[in-house]
Amino acid sequence: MAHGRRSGGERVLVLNSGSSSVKYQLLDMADHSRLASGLVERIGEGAGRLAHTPAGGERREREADLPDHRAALRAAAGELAADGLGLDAPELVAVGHRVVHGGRAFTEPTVVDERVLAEIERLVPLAPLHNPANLAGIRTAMDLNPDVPQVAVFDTAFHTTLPEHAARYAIDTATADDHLIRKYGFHGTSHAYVSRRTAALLGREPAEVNVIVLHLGNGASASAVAGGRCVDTSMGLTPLEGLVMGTRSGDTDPAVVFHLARVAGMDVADIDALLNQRSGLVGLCGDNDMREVLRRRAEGDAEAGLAFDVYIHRLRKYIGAYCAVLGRVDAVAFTAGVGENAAPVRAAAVAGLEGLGIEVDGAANTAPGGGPRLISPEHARVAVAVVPTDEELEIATQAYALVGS
Ligand SMILES: Nc1ncnc2c1ncn2[C@@H]1O[C@H](COP(=O)(O)OP(=O)(O)O)[C@@H](O)[C@H]1O
Ligand SMILES: CC(=O)OP(=O)(O)O
Ligand SMILES: [Mg+2]
Repeated sequence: MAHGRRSGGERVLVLNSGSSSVKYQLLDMADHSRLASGLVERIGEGAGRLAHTPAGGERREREADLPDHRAALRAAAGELAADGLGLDAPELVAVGHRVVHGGRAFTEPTVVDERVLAEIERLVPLAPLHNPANLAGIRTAMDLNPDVPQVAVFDTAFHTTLPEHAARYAIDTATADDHLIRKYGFHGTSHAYVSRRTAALLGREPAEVNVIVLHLGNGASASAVAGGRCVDTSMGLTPLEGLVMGTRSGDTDPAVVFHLARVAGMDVADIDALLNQRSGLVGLCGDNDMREVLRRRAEGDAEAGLAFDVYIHRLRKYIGAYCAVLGRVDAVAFTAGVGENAAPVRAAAVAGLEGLGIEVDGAANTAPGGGPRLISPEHARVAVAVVPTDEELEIATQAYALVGS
């Protein structure tokens, strides 16, 4: 039974495969409307869960046996088919995949073939949590419909414009070259989309404005975008560097690793798990969800208060650093789950930065609102904005530009 509207227009399915979840959206490219969206969670963890929402229809939730990504994607495809939106529909012109690590090989969205699959596979050691899931998503979608083009859209692509002095770590050149060690940066689809939307909010062309984008989700990263080109970003070789995140430490002294190995007897896998999964907000206070951190802090919980302070101090340092990198800043844009929703984080991050021309208006910052909006006072030199990200729309748009009619 088909729900909602049906158009004869061309559709793109977007898959964002994470380590234990798959998010998907089916978009009508004629008007960018959402035909269906869903989330498959707890893949490989016993009782999996699937939530599917067709446009104009009821959200459907169910438990499912999801031993791996293949099973997850098949379950999602089944839900789409039940709405008459299956992967075999002739309207489907592309499947767009978020691929986290594209190394230096991929600077543009790319139609997937065997060579591309092999290159994404080769980059697995640089994104061990993300790239294998992305590959599984691509392979399963190929099985489900071998005739529709699969387009990989890389998180790293927007950052390939980084100048060498920002991308290089100051380590032995031969070692760095042999092992592909440099700053790649991530969340590029979001940084690209949000920097463009911020320019539009200011009524200007992307080429005319310098923007600091703060993507604060579970993973978090900052970028400095000069005239539409990314010139610095906080994530590095992997998505571990930079800001304090839900479960990741962000910047630490690299000697922490040697120290833990020598003194605590931890091996590489232990330290990797510590810094990626048991650090950040969860490491500091036991909660990785900023909503919980804010609630506990408001009740006077000291651990949550310190976790918040560490998170904010790091964020404020990156804002200051990117002011220096850009020289002139036109806008600071907050985005993703925390950036779009947590007014206290936004207020604290820019508190004391009036000297840099950066401040928020208390009422504008806390006013409810969904779309892109300014939260700085009229007189401020730098526009501060909340600009909701839409990685799925950006991926669909890029995939469609490549293969749509
Ligand atoms: N109202 C809110 N206040 C504070 N934080 C929020 C709010 N809503 C969502 N978040 C935060 O956003 C995070 C998820 O952000 P999101 O961009 O969806 O992440 P991801 O795409 O990496 O899963 C959650 O961990 C939560 O901490
Ligand atoms: C690259 C990255 O950190 O992605 P996410 O925020 O989805 O974990
Ligand atoms: Mg995200």
